[in-house]
This record gives sequence, C-alpha cells and structure tokens, in this order.
Amino acid sequence: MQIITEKEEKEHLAIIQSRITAMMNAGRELANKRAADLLEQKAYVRDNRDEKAILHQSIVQTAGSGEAALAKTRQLGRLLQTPYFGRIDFKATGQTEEQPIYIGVCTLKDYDTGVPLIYDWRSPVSSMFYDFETGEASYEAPIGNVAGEISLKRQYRIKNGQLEFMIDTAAPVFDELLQQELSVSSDEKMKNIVATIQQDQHAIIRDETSQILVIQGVAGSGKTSIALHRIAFLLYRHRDTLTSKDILIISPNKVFADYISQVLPELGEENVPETSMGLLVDELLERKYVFQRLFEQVTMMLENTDDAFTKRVNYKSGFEFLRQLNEYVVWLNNHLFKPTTITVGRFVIPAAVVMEKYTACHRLPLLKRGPEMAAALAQYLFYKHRYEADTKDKTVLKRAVAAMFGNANIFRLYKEFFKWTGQPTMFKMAAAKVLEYLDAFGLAYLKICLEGVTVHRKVKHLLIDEMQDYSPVQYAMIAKIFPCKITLLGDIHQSLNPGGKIDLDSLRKIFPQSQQVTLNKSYRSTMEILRLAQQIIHNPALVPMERHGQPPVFFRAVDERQELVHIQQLITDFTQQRRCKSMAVICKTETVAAALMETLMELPAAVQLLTDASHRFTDGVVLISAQLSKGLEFDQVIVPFATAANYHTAIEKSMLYIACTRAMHALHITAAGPLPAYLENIPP
Ligand SMILES: Nc1ncnc2c1ncn2[C@@H]1O[C@H](COP(=O)(O)OP(=O)(O)OP(=O)(O)O)[C@@H](O)[C@H]1O
Repeated sequence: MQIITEKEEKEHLAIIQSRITAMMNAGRELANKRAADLLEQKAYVRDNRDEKAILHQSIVQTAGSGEAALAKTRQLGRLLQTPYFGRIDFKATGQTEEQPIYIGVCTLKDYDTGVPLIYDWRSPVSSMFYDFETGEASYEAPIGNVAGEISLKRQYRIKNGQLEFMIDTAAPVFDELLQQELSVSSDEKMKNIVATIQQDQHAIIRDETSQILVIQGVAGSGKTSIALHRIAFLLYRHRDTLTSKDILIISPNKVFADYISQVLPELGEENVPETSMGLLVDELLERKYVFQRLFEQVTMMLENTDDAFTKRVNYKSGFEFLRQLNEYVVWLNNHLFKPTTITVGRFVIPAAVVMEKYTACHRLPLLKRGPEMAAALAQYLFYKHRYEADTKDKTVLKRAVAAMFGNANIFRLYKEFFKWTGQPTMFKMAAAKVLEYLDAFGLAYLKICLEGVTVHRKVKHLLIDEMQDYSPVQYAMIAKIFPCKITLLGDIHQSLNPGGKIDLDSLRKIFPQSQQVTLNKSYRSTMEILRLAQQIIHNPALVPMERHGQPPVFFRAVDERQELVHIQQLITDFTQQRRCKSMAVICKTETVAAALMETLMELPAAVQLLTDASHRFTDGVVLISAQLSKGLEFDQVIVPFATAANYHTAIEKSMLYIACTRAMHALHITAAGPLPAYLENIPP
C-alpha cells in the first residue's frame, strides 16, 4: 500500500507501534522467564553445592540474557514514543519500484520476516536523507556505490507516540523543522539533533578517514552536538571493533560533562569515559606535584592585574615555549651527559668506553639510559678483565653513571630550562610547593621527552572539546600519549586566554596529518543576540541562522542597588512566568557570582550557584561564571555589572562574548556605570 496522506501515515505509525508493543511484550516475557530460570538455578546450587562451579557459567549466561532482554525492552519503549523522524522514497537504478525508507534513532526489523521497518540514522542508506534533495541520489553501501532517485523526502514530528505534524521537503537543509526546534525552550540538558542534522555537520559526523580532525566552529554551530553524534556514528559503524570504553572525552569540567550526558544514551549508546587535562597531567606526573587548575589561572588573570603572571601565562600558552622545550631536550641530549673514568676496585674503565656505552643506548630516553649503561659497563668488566661485578660494584657503577648525568632530576632540569632560555623570571611557584597551571604541562612534557611514557593504547578515539583552551605544549603531550584518532573541536573566539590562544597553524604543526574543517553557521542564538555578540568580538565568518527574537535589553541603573533590584525582578518574573525552562546570570568570575548570590536576598529557593566544584548541571535559574558557562546554553541570560571598567581587557571581552552567546532567546545586560564603548550603538 502506498502511504501518502496524513491519514495513511497515522495508520502506518499505528502498525509500527503495535509491532513495537508486541516486541516489548515478548522481551518482557523473556526477561521474566530468565528471572524464573535464575531463581531455579540458584536454588539448585544451594542444594547441590558440589556442582556450584559447573553451574556458575550457566547462571551468568541466564542473568546476561535476562538483562539484555530488559535493555532491549527499554530501547523499544523509547522507540515507541518516537519511532522515526524521516522518510525517503528511493528507487535504485534498475529497480522497478521505489521503497519507502523510514529513518529513526535505531533499526527496527520485522520480528518474523527480518525486513527492516525502520532504518538507523547511521545506516548507509539513511545518509541520503541528510545529503540529498529529491531527484538523483546515491550512497555508499558495503557492496559499493548505489545510485538511484529519491521521489519523496518527508519529515515527521512524533512526540509521545503522536504524529504532531509532517512536512515534505525538497531541500537538504530542513529549515522549517529546524526553525521550530530552535525556537522552543531549551531542554534541561543537551539533546540529540538527529532529525535536523545539516549537510556540512553530517559530513563531519561521518568522516572516517581523518586521523586527526580539527573542527573550528563559531559559537552555537553545533560542534559539541556533532562530536557526540560522531561518537555514536563511529560506534555503530565499527561495532565489532569499537566500544564506548575505547573512546575518551577530555572535557572542561564536571558540569559540562553532566550537561552532555544525555545525548549518547538518547542515541542508544552508552556514555563514554571522560577526563580532564588536569587529571591526565596529574597521572603523568605520578601525582607527585600540586598544581593550579585552569580555573584558578583564568580567575587570577581576571581578578589580578599582575603583568608578570600574564606574561608567564602568555609565553607558556604559545608555540615558542614548545619550540624552546624541544630545543632544550636536544641540547640536554648533547650536553647533559659528561663521561669520566670509573674505578671499580683495581679496574679502571676509561671515559671513552663509558661514552661508547652511552652512545649505544641512544634509542632510550636520556634519563632512562643510566641503569642500562651501568649493566653494560658491568659486562665490559667481565669481557675485558674476566671480572664478575658483585652487588657493591654494581652500586658503584650506577652511582658513577648517575653522577655523569649530573644526578639529574626532572623538576630541577625544568627550572634550569628557564635559565637556559635566558628568562629565569618565566618560572615562579604559585605558592609554596604549588606549580602554576601551565608549568605542570611543561614539566610533564619534559618528563615524557627525557624519561619516555606509557602510551594509552586502549583509547582508540580521543575527543577534545574546547580545543582553544589548550596550548601547544599540552597538545604535544597529548600527541605523545595518544597515538590514536583524535577529534578536536572548539572556537578560537571563545578563548580563556586570548593573549596566548592556540591557532590552527600551531595545531597543524603539532598534528601534521590533521584535517581542518570549519562550521560558520550559528544555530543557538537569535540574530539579535548574535548581532550584539559580533560587537564584542567580530567574527566575519559567522553566519547567523535566520531566527528572530527580542533585541537584547539594556538596563542602565543609577547605582548598584538599583541594578540589584532589577536583576532580582528579572529572576522573579522568569520564575513566575514559567514560559522558559532555563535562565543564567553569568558573571565575570565565580567570586562575583557567589557575592551576587549572597546579595540577592530574596531569591526564589530554586536559584542555584554553580561553581567549579559543582558536578551537576541544573535547570531553572543558575548563577554562574562565564568560564564555567562555556559549552552550556540557556533560554535567557542576564549579564550583570557589564560596565566598561569590568569588560575592558581582551580576556574580559572574551568572557563577555562567551556569556552573551550562551543565550538562545533573550539577553539582558545590566550596568550601573558606563557601558563598554563597543556595546553602544548596536546596529538594528
Ligand atoms: N542541526 C541542528 N539541528 C538542531 N539544532 C541544532 C543543530 N545544530 C546545532 N543545533 C543546536 O544549536 C545549539 C548549539 O549547539 P552546540 O552546543 O553543539 O554548539 P557549539 O558549537 O558546541 O557551541 P559553543 O561553542 O557556543 O558552546 C544547541 O541547542 C543545538 O541543539
């Protein structure tokens, strides 16, 4: 039967739902049966203890089969709510009839015949939904390229099992549905975008050839969403060789990790392990050092006007720091070791022989050569003098060799690096026994170069979000420990350190095999909000999505007291209206956010302060620092204290840009004092 009209589609949907319900019932029955079997097997083992070991395997299998049936039932439960979101009618060349292909979050096959009723959005045939309009189309199947024609392309909004609407579209960019999706209130956490993935986004999700993929995308261009869909895609395509445990995400903080935690389960995949640069470097330094966190570095740059600190951060964030460290490693390789003669009892080992052994160990990292050399010198004594070195002699050899390396210690060598470069003031402890943030990475990189490292072979794909916040030395460290595929994503205009930001050229030097792609269309904010953001940091590449809303509202208070009353009122209005789900008051620093929370005495109970120590993202109203708000989004944003004095330097402007681009629909800017000049006269 041809399914064309809405009535026919509704009938088709009901048929699919009845199949899903039947499968869910079968799944539940199987799970119940397995539960009963399990009880029986356990009772048998109780009565026949001697057979316990034999039956163990069978018990594990029964339990596993029951759990799998339950998991499948849960997945079907989700599918019942929204079985599919798209359809293409495709006729391959040579075929007589077109076939309707319904596309959903996962595959559903007819229980009896095995015929697919719904195709997974990641399947080869589904790719045409994202890549083609009606007319000629093709896709890469396992058997090769399949060409043909799409005669119909349809989109559905099915929510809670009901077909809300359907539209036929000819364009590959589904503007109408996309507009609707973007104009609704934000969900509590990040959601999947399978129904409206755009063509350029789709190309990135499906890229399987790049060893290192660098995605530079403007604010709100969908980078994080795409990265998560890319993980889901790779897990689907390589399901025999890749599991979620083989992937690692480096994310900026726990709040962000929680914010994105819903997307992969929505796509039917398990969440992947997550870590941070700080944890990685701590592991590399064997937890022997205490160091500042990135959060502290940024806070210091925003709160103190210590030029020397900023200079140190800028230097260590730049490519020159890495270049000089590499040069220093070469210099150490050539100059650190100073051979001398060694006397062991009545035997003398000439310096030339010691040097020969040093050269023979050149494949080992510099500081790993000592023990190997000592062993080689003991052998030398045996072959040359037929003298077998005892434990005491071996200790003499080891000590003598260590002295020839100047009894080097990584931390001392790292400190000496700054004298070697002629810039001793570039190193300073943050506090007694506390390293500055970037020194932890310089030190770890030097350690890797001089002592070697155990690489993370288990990780097959590494994903780094907010790539602009890491420096060349951090990437050089990553390149050494993760010899796997890497996806990097970020926006150089949202840097936490504009003075020393990473650029795409530096990334190309560190990862010569990288592919770089750019995303210029911004989906999150209305055109009015983006217009204001462009005044703060102009990005000529940014293309706003054609979506309008109320212009940003400025409130110029006569004094701070009036400003606070106004902020209080905005929050109260928001909580009373309940039209939108989320609002953020984004402050320059956490200190300001915490002080504001204290000052606004009459806040509704639901208002929460999110700090660097928070683990959960919460909806409702949050008070948050600009730094922590990175990657998040809110229906409404208030930026308080937006005076020229507060948002003057490059890093302050960067924070203001981040804060404003978090807003989807409404932005309020308040100030009790002159606004920054760049916020005056926003073009209409
Ligand atoms: N194709 C799409 N369909 C529907 N929504 C989309 C699409 N692409 C992006 N979005 C929406 O745009 C918003 C921004 O997406 P996301 O947070 O992934 O962007 P980003 O580039 O990582 O942003 P930022 O760098 O500013 O944090 C989200 O609400 C996301 O759902």
